[in-house]
Amino acid sequence: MDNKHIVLLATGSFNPPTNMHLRMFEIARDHLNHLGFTVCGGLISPTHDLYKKKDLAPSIHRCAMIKQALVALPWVKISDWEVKQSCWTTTRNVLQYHQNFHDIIISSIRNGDEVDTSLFPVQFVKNINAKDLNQNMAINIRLLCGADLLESFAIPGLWKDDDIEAIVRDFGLVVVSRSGSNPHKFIYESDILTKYMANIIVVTEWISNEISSTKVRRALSRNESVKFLISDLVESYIKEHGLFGTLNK
Ligand SMILES: Nc1ncnc2c1ncn2[C@@H]1O[C@H](COP(=O)(O)OP(=O)(O)OP(=O)(O)O)[C@@H](O)[C@H]1O
Ligand SMILES: NC(=O)c1ccc[n+]([C@@H]2O[C@H](COP(=O)(O)O)[C@@H](O)[C@H]2O)c1
Repeated sequence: MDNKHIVLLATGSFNPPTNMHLRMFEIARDHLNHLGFTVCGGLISPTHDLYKKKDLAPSIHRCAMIKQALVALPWVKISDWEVKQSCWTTTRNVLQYHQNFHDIIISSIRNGDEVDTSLFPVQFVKNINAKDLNQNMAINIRLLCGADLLESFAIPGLWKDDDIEAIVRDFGLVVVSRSGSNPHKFIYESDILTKYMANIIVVTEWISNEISSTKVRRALSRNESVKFLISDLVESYIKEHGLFGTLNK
Protein backbone atom coordinates (compact mmCIF):
# COMPACT_ATOMS: atom_id res chain seq x y z
CA MET A 1 0.00 0.00 0.00
CA ASP A 2 1.27 3.46 -0.72
CA ASN A 3 1.03 5.91 2.15
CA LYS A 4 1.55 9.07 0.17
CA HIS A 5 -2.04 10.27 0.46
CA ILE A 6 -2.55 11.89 3.81
CA VAL A 7 -5.44 13.31 5.79
CA LEU A 8 -4.21 15.41 8.71
CA LEU A 9 -6.26 15.06 11.88
CA ALA A 10 -5.84 17.43 14.84
CA THR A 11 -7.36 16.79 18.26
CA GLY A 12 -7.50 19.26 21.10
CA SER A 13 -9.84 21.52 23.01
CA PHE A 14 -10.09 24.34 20.45
CA ASN A 15 -11.40 26.47 23.29
CA PRO A 16 -11.58 28.68 21.25
CA PRO A 17 -9.98 27.87 17.86
CA THR A 18 -7.20 30.39 17.17
CA ASN A 19 -5.53 31.51 13.97
CA MET A 20 -2.57 29.37 14.97
CA HIS A 21 -4.72 26.26 14.78
CA LEU A 22 -5.50 27.16 11.18
CA ARG A 23 -1.90 28.05 10.39
CA MET A 24 -0.76 24.71 11.80
CA PHE A 25 -2.71 22.96 9.00
CA GLU A 26 -1.38 25.30 6.32
CA ILE A 27 2.29 24.97 7.18
CA ALA A 28 1.98 21.20 7.65
CA ARG A 29 0.36 20.80 4.23
CA ASP A 30 2.98 22.99 2.61
CA HIS A 31 5.82 21.02 4.18
CA LEU A 32 4.30 17.63 3.28
CA ASN A 33 3.76 18.71 -0.31
CA HIS A 34 7.45 19.57 -0.51
CA LEU A 35 8.27 16.09 0.77
CA GLY A 36 6.19 14.55 -2.03
CA PHE A 37 3.04 13.66 -0.08
CA THR A 38 -0.47 14.53 -1.23
CA VAL A 39 -2.50 16.07 1.54
CA CYS A 40 -6.07 15.13 0.65
CA GLY A 41 -7.56 17.14 3.47
CA GLY A 42 -7.67 17.90 7.15
CA LEU A 43 -9.95 17.15 10.05
CA ILE A 44 -10.43 18.83 13.40
CA SER A 45 -11.74 16.55 16.10
CA PRO A 46 -12.55 18.58 19.22
CA THR A 47 -12.20 16.69 22.46
CA HIS A 48 -15.15 15.40 24.46
CA ASP A 49 -16.87 17.53 27.11
CA LEU A 50 -15.77 15.04 29.75
CA TYR A 51 -12.08 15.72 29.01
CA LYS A 52 -10.84 17.29 32.20
CA LYS A 53 -9.69 20.72 31.22
CA LYS A 54 -10.22 23.97 33.05
CA ASP A 55 -12.83 26.36 31.58
CA LEU A 56 -13.73 23.99 28.75
CA ALA A 57 -16.70 25.47 26.87
CA PRO A 58 -19.48 22.99 25.95
CA SER A 59 -18.71 21.11 22.74
CA ILE A 60 -21.79 22.53 21.06
CA HIS A 61 -20.09 25.95 21.22
CA ARG A 62 -16.61 24.65 20.39
CA CYS A 63 -17.98 22.88 17.30
CA ALA A 64 -19.84 26.00 16.22
CA MET A 65 -16.69 28.13 16.68
CA ILE A 66 -14.59 25.65 14.70
CA LYS A 67 -17.11 25.79 11.86
CA GLN A 68 -16.84 29.58 11.85
CA ALA A 69 -13.03 29.42 11.89
CA LEU A 70 -12.95 26.92 9.03
CA VAL A 71 -14.76 29.32 6.72
CA ALA A 72 -11.23 30.63 6.12
CA LEU A 73 -9.78 27.14 5.61
CA PRO A 74 -12.20 25.15 3.45
CA TRP A 75 -9.88 22.18 2.88
CA VAL A 76 -10.21 21.29 6.58
CA LYS A 77 -13.45 19.98 8.08
CA ILE A 78 -14.74 19.37 11.55
CA SER A 79 -15.46 15.84 12.73
CA ASP A 80 -17.99 15.70 15.55
CA TRP A 81 -17.62 11.93 16.04
CA GLU A 82 -15.47 12.35 19.16
CA VAL A 83 -17.79 14.79 20.94
CA LYS A 84 -20.78 12.57 20.18
CA GLN A 85 -19.38 9.56 22.03
CA SER A 86 -20.78 8.80 25.48
CA CYS A 87 -17.45 9.49 27.18
CA TRP A 88 -13.96 10.77 26.48
CA THR A 89 -12.07 8.71 23.86
CA THR A 90 -8.33 8.18 23.51
CA THR A 91 -6.60 9.82 20.58
CA ARG A 92 -5.59 6.38 19.33
CA ASN A 93 -9.28 5.44 19.03
CA VAL A 94 -10.11 8.72 17.33
CA LEU A 95 -7.42 8.07 14.72
CA GLN A 96 -8.54 4.45 14.26
CA TYR A 97 -12.18 5.43 13.77
CA HIS A 98 -11.29 7.95 11.07
CA GLN A 99 -8.84 5.56 9.41
CA ASN A 100 -11.56 2.89 9.21
CA PHE A 101 -14.00 5.43 7.81
CA HIS A 102 -11.59 6.36 5.01
CA ASP A 103 -10.76 2.72 4.27
CA ILE A 104 -14.46 2.02 3.78
CA ILE A 105 -14.87 5.00 1.46
CA ILE A 106 -11.87 3.98 -0.64
CA SER A 107 -13.05 0.42 -1.01
CA SER A 108 -16.55 1.61 -1.92
CA ILE A 109 -15.17 3.82 -4.66
CA ARG A 110 -12.93 1.04 -5.89
CA ASN A 111 -15.91 -1.33 -6.06
CA GLY A 112 -17.87 1.26 -8.00
CA ASP A 113 -20.47 1.56 -5.23
CA GLU A 114 -22.66 4.61 -4.94
CA VAL A 115 -20.93 6.83 -2.36
CA ASP A 116 -22.47 9.88 -0.72
CA THR A 117 -19.82 12.49 -1.58
CA SER A 118 -21.07 14.83 1.13
CA LEU A 119 -19.46 12.39 3.55
CA PHE A 120 -16.04 13.00 2.07
CA PRO A 121 -13.66 14.75 4.32
CA VAL A 122 -12.41 17.68 2.39
CA GLN A 123 -11.15 17.83 -1.17
CA PHE A 124 -10.79 14.11 -1.36
CA VAL A 125 -12.50 13.80 -4.71
CA LYS A 126 -10.39 16.50 -6.29
CA ASN A 127 -7.11 14.98 -5.20
CA ILE A 128 -7.77 11.37 -6.01
CA ASN A 129 -8.20 10.02 -9.48
CA ALA A 130 -9.31 6.67 -10.82
CA LYS A 131 -5.76 5.74 -11.78
CA ASP A 132 -4.65 6.00 -8.13
CA LEU A 133 -7.56 3.89 -7.03
CA ASN A 134 -6.67 1.11 -9.43
CA GLN A 135 -3.30 0.86 -7.81
CA ASN A 136 -2.87 0.10 -4.16
CA MET A 137 -3.84 3.53 -3.05
CA ALA A 138 -4.58 4.11 0.61
CA ILE A 139 -5.36 7.12 2.73
CA ASN A 140 -3.18 7.52 5.78
CA ILE A 141 -4.68 9.45 8.67
CA ARG A 142 -1.88 11.26 10.49
CA LEU A 143 -2.06 13.02 13.80
CA LEU A 144 -1.25 16.71 13.39
CA CYS A 145 -0.16 18.38 16.61
CA GLY A 146 1.92 21.09 18.15
CA ALA A 147 5.14 20.15 19.92
CA ASP A 148 3.50 20.65 23.33
CA LEU A 149 1.11 17.78 22.63
CA LEU A 150 4.06 15.58 21.63
CA GLU A 151 5.85 16.55 24.82
CA SER A 152 2.76 15.68 26.86
CA PHE A 153 3.58 12.02 25.99
CA ALA A 154 6.11 12.24 28.84
CA ILE A 155 3.57 13.32 31.50
CA PRO A 156 3.26 10.33 33.84
CA GLY A 157 -0.12 8.57 33.57
CA LEU A 158 -1.46 10.74 30.74
CA TRP A 159 -0.78 8.45 27.76
CA LYS A 160 -0.42 4.66 27.73
CA ASP A 161 2.84 3.47 26.16
CA ASP A 162 0.78 1.10 24.01
CA ASP A 163 -1.24 4.01 22.65
CA ILE A 164 1.84 6.11 21.92
CA GLU A 165 3.39 3.19 20.08
CA ALA A 166 0.21 2.53 18.08
CA ILE A 167 -0.12 6.21 17.18
CA VAL A 168 3.41 6.48 15.76
CA ARG A 169 3.50 2.97 14.28
CA ASP A 170 0.05 2.80 12.64
CA PHE A 171 -0.72 6.43 11.84
CA GLY A 172 2.31 8.69 12.19
CA LEU A 173 2.74 12.20 13.46
CA VAL A 174 3.17 15.61 11.94
CA VAL A 175 4.51 17.88 14.66
CA VAL A 176 4.62 21.66 14.36
CA SER A 177 7.25 23.31 16.54
CA ARG A 178 5.99 25.72 19.19
CA SER A 179 7.78 28.41 21.22
CA GLY A 180 9.78 26.79 23.99
CA SER A 181 9.71 23.30 22.49
CA ASN A 182 12.41 21.12 21.00
CA PRO A 183 10.65 18.22 19.23
CA HIS A 184 13.87 16.74 17.79
CA LYS A 185 15.42 16.49 21.24
CA PHE A 186 12.20 15.06 22.66
CA ILE A 187 12.10 12.37 19.95
CA TYR A 188 15.77 11.56 20.54
CA GLU A 189 15.14 11.08 24.27
CA SER A 190 12.21 8.67 23.76
CA ASP A 191 12.92 5.05 22.78
CA ILE A 192 9.45 4.54 21.27
CA LEU A 193 9.57 7.73 19.23
CA THR A 194 13.11 7.02 18.05
CA LYS A 195 12.08 3.53 16.96
CA TYR A 196 9.36 4.98 14.71
CA MET A 197 11.21 8.16 13.77
CA ALA A 198 10.51 7.53 10.08
CA ASN A 199 6.80 8.11 10.79
CA ILE A 200 7.31 11.45 12.51
CA ILE A 201 7.59 14.60 10.45
CA VAL A 202 8.64 17.74 12.27
CA VAL A 203 7.57 21.02 10.71
CA THR A 204 9.51 24.02 11.93
CA GLU A 205 7.43 27.12 12.42
CA TRP A 206 10.08 29.77 11.76
CA ILE A 207 7.65 32.58 12.44
CA SER A 208 7.12 31.35 15.95
CA ASN A 209 4.42 32.92 18.08
CA GLU A 210 2.87 32.40 21.44
CA ILE A 211 -0.78 32.38 20.47
CA SER A 212 -2.71 29.96 22.66
CA SER A 213 -6.37 29.50 23.49
CA THR A 214 -5.53 30.19 27.15
CA LYS A 215 -4.20 33.66 26.30
CA VAL A 216 -7.14 34.37 24.02
CA ARG A 217 -9.59 33.40 26.78
CA ARG A 218 -7.74 35.66 29.23
CA ALA A 219 -7.84 38.60 26.83
CA LEU A 220 -11.55 38.06 26.17
CA SER A 221 -12.39 37.95 29.88
CA ARG A 222 -10.50 41.24 30.35
CA ASN A 223 -12.29 42.82 27.41
CA GLU A 224 -8.98 43.19 25.53
CA SER A 225 -8.81 42.96 21.76
CA VAL A 226 -8.34 39.51 20.20
CA LYS A 227 -8.37 40.79 16.64
CA PHE A 228 -5.94 38.88 14.36
CA LEU A 229 -5.58 36.16 17.02
CA ILE A 230 -8.90 34.51 16.21
CA SER A 231 -11.16 34.99 13.22
CA ASP A 232 -13.72 37.80 13.30
CA LEU A 233 -16.48 35.22 12.86
CA VAL A 234 -15.28 33.29 15.92
CA GLU A 235 -15.06 36.50 17.92
CA SER A 236 -18.61 37.46 16.97
CA TYR A 237 -19.85 34.00 17.96
CA ILE A 238 -18.12 34.25 21.35
CA LYS A 239 -19.60 37.65 22.08
CA GLU A 240 -23.04 36.70 20.85
CA HIS A 241 -23.07 33.75 23.28
CA GLY A 242 -21.26 35.47 26.12
CA LEU A 243 -18.50 32.83 26.21
CA PHE A 244 -15.25 33.13 28.17
CA GLY A 245 -16.49 35.89 30.42
CA THR A 246 -17.57 38.22 27.63
CA LEU A 247 -21.15 38.51 28.86
CA ASN A 248 -22.27 42.15 29.07
CA LYS A 249 -18.87 43.46 28.00
N1 LIG B 1 0.88 28.43 18.71
C1 LIG B 1 0.88 27.12 18.38
N2 LIG B 1 1.92 26.57 17.75
C2 LIG B 1 1.93 25.24 17.42
N3 LIG B 1 0.89 24.39 17.68
C3 LIG B 1 -0.17 24.90 18.32
C4 LIG B 1 -0.25 26.27 18.69
N4 LIG B 1 -1.45 26.49 19.31
C5 LIG B 1 -2.07 25.29 19.34
N5 LIG B 1 -1.32 24.32 18.74
C6 LIG B 1 -1.64 22.89 18.61
O1 LIG B 1 -3.02 22.75 18.24
C7 LIG B 1 -3.57 21.54 18.80
C8 LIG B 1 -4.84 21.83 19.58
O2 LIG B 1 -4.47 22.75 20.58
P1 LIG B 1 -5.33 23.20 21.82
O3 LIG B 1 -6.78 23.24 21.45
O4 LIG B 1 -4.92 22.43 22.99
O5 LIG B 1 -4.80 24.72 21.86
P2 LIG B 1 -3.96 25.45 22.97
O6 LIG B 1 -3.77 26.85 22.51
O7 LIG B 1 -2.73 24.66 23.28
O8 LIG B 1 -5.02 25.36 24.16
P3 LIG B 1 -4.95 25.84 25.69
O9 LIG B 1 -4.19 27.12 25.76
O10 LIG B 1 -6.39 25.95 26.05
O11 LIG B 1 -4.24 24.70 26.41
C9 LIG B 1 -2.46 20.96 19.71
O12 LIG B 1 -1.79 19.94 18.99
C10 LIG B 1 -1.54 22.14 19.93
O13 LIG B 1 -0.21 21.73 20.17
N1 LIG C 1 -4.27 9.02 26.24
C1 LIG C 1 -4.71 9.80 25.30
O1 LIG C 1 -5.15 9.37 24.25
C2 LIG C 1 -4.67 11.27 25.53
C3 LIG C 1 -4.08 11.81 26.68
C4 LIG C 1 -4.08 13.20 26.83
C5 LIG C 1 -4.64 14.02 25.88
N2 LIG C 1 -5.20 13.45 24.77
C6 LIG C 1 -5.83 14.31 23.74
O2 LIG C 1 -4.94 15.32 23.38
C7 LIG C 1 -5.64 16.54 23.21
C8 LIG C 1 -5.03 17.54 24.17
O3 LIG C 1 -5.70 18.70 24.13
P1 LIG C 1 -5.26 19.92 25.09
O4 LIG C 1 -3.86 20.25 24.70
O5 LIG C 1 -6.23 21.00 24.74
O6 LIG C 1 -5.36 19.43 26.50
C9 LIG C 1 -7.12 16.24 23.49
O7 LIG C 1 -7.77 16.01 22.26
C10 LIG C 1 -7.08 14.95 24.28
O8 LIG C 1 -8.21 14.12 24.06
C11 LIG C 1 -5.22 12.14 24.59
